[in-house]
Amino acid sequence: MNQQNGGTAVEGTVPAPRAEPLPPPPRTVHVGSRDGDLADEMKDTYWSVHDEAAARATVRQVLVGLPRITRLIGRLAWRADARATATVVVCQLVSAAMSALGLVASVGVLQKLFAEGPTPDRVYAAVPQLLLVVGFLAARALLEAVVAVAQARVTPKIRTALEREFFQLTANVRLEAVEDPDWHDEVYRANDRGLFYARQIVGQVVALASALLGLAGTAGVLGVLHPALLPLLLLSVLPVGAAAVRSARARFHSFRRWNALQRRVRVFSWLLLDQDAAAELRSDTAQQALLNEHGRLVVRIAEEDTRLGVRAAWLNLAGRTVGGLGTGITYCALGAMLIAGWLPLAAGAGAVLAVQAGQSALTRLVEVAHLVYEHAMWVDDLLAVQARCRGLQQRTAEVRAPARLGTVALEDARFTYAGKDTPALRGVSMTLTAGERIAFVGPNGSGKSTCAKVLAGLHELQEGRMCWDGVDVRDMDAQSLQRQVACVLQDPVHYPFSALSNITVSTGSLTEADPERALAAARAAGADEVIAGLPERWEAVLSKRFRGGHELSGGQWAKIAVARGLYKNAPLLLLDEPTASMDPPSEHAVYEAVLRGRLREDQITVLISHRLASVVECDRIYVFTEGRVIESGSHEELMRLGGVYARMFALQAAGYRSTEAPTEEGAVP
Ligand SMILES: Nc1ncnc2c1ncn2[C@@H]1O[C@H](COP(=O)(O)OP(=O)(O)OP(=O)(O)O)[C@@H](O)[C@H]1O
Repeated sequence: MNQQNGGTAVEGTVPAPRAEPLPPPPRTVHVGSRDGDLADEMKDTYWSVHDEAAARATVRQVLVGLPRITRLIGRLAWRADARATATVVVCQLVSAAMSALGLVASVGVLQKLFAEGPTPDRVYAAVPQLLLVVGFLAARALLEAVVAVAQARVTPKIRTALEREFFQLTANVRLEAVEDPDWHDEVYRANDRGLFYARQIVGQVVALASALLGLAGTAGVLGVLHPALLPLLLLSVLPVGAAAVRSARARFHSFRRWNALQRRVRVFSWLLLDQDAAAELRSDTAQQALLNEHGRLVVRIAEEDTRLGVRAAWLNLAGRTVGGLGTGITYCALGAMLIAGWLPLAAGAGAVLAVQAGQSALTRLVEVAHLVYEHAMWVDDLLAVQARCRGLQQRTAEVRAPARLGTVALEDARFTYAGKDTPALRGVSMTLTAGERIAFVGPNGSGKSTCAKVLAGLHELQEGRMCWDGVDVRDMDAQSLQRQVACVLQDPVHYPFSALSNITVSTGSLTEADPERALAAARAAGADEVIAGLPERWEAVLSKRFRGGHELSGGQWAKIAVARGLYKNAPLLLLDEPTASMDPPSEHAVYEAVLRGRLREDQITVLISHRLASVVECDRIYVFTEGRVIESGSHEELMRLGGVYARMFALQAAGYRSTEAPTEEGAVP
């Protein structure tokens, strides 16, 4: 196909829409919950994917999972701060030993108090043991404080390390991964939940270890007092443990329902408070509808709160009853041992203390174990997402893209978006040369933007190839390629930064600027007038979300985006309908700037536009239809060809002519 000289055409017509006709909608729709359980309704959403597994986990599953989780968190903690982690482990072990020794010393106190002789003598005799008890307790308190300090050091570091790694990885995955809704869901979930629980789980694992060590210490003391007391401890703690498991599980279920309601209510609260939604909410007079739904939900939450409170009270009572029963049985057995003379009275009293300590350690253990088990799923999730992102990173290579570009060539380029059956590009070939001004035109969905994204190195071709100065870009470092392309898209990002940072961000900096280039780019794009109108000029923050910030109109943002693209000063400039929201004089000025008054003469400029009047001056125009280039050439050549372009141009021109006001002489000027 001759692309450089005469206009060329490929058979093809503008495609008709192929989708099945849409049936009419139902008369009523559900805004929020249906009549069923809200938690059921929301269980497939990202934040609740692990709820079901956590709620169903058996005690055995939880117990079996704990060592792995502890190792995992231990590894993360060690990587984040080895010294603080070692301090936590050592101090916890010593603190547990202090607890056990304190218990032994308490038994010693009791032995002295229960010995023969006058009471004052017995009390005096107990003083050294009492001092020991106080010493052990003080040491334990000190060690616990050291654990808390070390924990406070290591926890934020884990979170920081995980968070930095997470964003480093996600920000550099290939574009097709970002467009995959599954990937997006996973990443969102990992960001929202995984990072949050990663911070919490450290404290929970520490609490779990402390409860476990406390239980072990108690068992040790009882074993020393009399081996027969060990099964007695089991007898007393098992019912308590079972009650704690039940109550933890029930609370978990109840909390799940409550949480589902809270999340839905938050959706409505955000909408009611959101600045961006405020105008539309009022013009749609939708406030009352939203308030009704919000009100209905807060009433449901209040009911759920009451239900949760009442249920917690009953469960507490049931737990205490079962626990009390276990304690009663234990004390009866203890009494029998005392009567049988197996145990001195003081040891019996010490055993009571130890059993009580053991019960409370076990209750804590059960409660924390369930939380650790659930939260570990989110941390696992986060780590799995990170591992997945590692496999989706953009290509890195030794070969860098050239800063001065001679030609960009597409050869039989074919590209299909993931999950789509129809290709977006079906064999596009073109060669763009330094200094050329190129236009892509064609109907919606014909592949213009996709082709531009391929040229920008954002999508990798599945078939065919793209060469920069004869080098296949698949051998080039992806980021180095993107550094040599400036893209201005139709809906540019509204960076909530200063006006200057909004322009310099295209060179990868928010803080460093080339003042002359920034001014030239702003002038060329017409953004200079926008910035001059802001009280703080270049330093004005472009977001109402910040105090003193400013909001711009769509057209003003478009000018800033064009300035951003020009400031990058890249050898390839891609403009995808950059002026769609600009007023006619601004649009004209931008086209003048990018097509005539260029900041860089060797720049290849690719312009995508539906307004054909704006592409007339381009050196070459490519007409896209259904992922193919069906015509190419200059405006004159394509008009002479009398194909799709000529028909589209005539159609637009006729639209303008029919609405033109006649001059005084009655002629169209
Ligand atoms: N991110 C995407 N994921 C999946 N399909 C996409 C994506 N972007 C575009 N498509 C599809 O690819 C085809 C080409 O779209 P493209 O955006 O390149 O067309 P276009 O010519 O730029 O359209 P428009 O003039 O409306 O901007 C269309 O069928 C579109 O639905």
